[in-house]
Amino acid sequence: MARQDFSQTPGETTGLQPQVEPQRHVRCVPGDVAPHVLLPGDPGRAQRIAAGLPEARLVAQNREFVVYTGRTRAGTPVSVCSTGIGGPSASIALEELARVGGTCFIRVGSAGGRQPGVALGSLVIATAAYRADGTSRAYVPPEFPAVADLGITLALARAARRLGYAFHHGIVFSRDAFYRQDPGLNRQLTEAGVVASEQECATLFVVGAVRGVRVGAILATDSNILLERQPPAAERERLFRQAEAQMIDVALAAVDDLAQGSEPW
Ligand SMILES: O=P(O)(O)O[C@H]1O[C@H](CO)[C@@H](O)[C@H]1O
Ligand SMILES: O=c1cc[nH]c(=O)[nH]1
Repeated sequence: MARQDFSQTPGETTGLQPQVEPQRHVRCVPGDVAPHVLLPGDPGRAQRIAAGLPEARLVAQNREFVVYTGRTRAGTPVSVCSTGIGGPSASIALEELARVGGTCFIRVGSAGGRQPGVALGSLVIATAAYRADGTSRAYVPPEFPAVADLGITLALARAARRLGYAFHHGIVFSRDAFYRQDPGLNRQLTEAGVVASEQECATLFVVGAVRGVRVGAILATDSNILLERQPPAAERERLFRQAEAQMIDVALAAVDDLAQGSEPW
């Protein structure tokens, strides 16, 4: 983008102080981003979300980071930024968006069900994450819990209920290596009640805690390794797209509630 000037763009920094230069990766400046931000991993999902937002404009696009800002149908300013796959890029997005004004973040991701009762196309509200990511360990020791913001989690649950969408809730398994399965760990986590598996919640929850911004998450399932009958690809896609649309509805309704100060405290 024309605004980018690498000679002025800082490299690694540790503070949260506002900067006039565009952020190195998301390429946003203060004013580009609303306080409430949806965080899909997939840039295509960012585009699909923006397509449903009145007055949405493409703010920046660089690498996996595609940023839109618009309003919900109820008029709440909201931004959307894709984080790419995995903790490293998710941490970069969260760090840089927080520096330019994001304060309340909702991951809207895809996931695989990890309980037999989590059908394809289910909604899962993540209350916490098992930290099998590498990035969060760069921030705090592994004993530190990766926990979703309580107010965001309650707002997501209330919004899903109000919209009439069933949902699961619980701990999710955030892991780095998509194609590497550990059957022993999988069994242990399923027995411990882990609901779904994905790749960014642990990083986002921990970085949110360290940087003092709020992070919650809602996921739509596109698979479940525990199902005896795996539906054909077209059916999986249909079920996921339906759940994805519901997930976006829920997240935007939660943004409206949060912006109106819906918390009981
Ligand atoms: O659909 P998104 O939000 O990218 O989330 C999931 O999909 C990707 C893997 O296919 C990982 O990023 C995982 O967390
Ligand atoms: O990590 C992921 C994301 C989506 N679906 C999965 O099965 N796993």
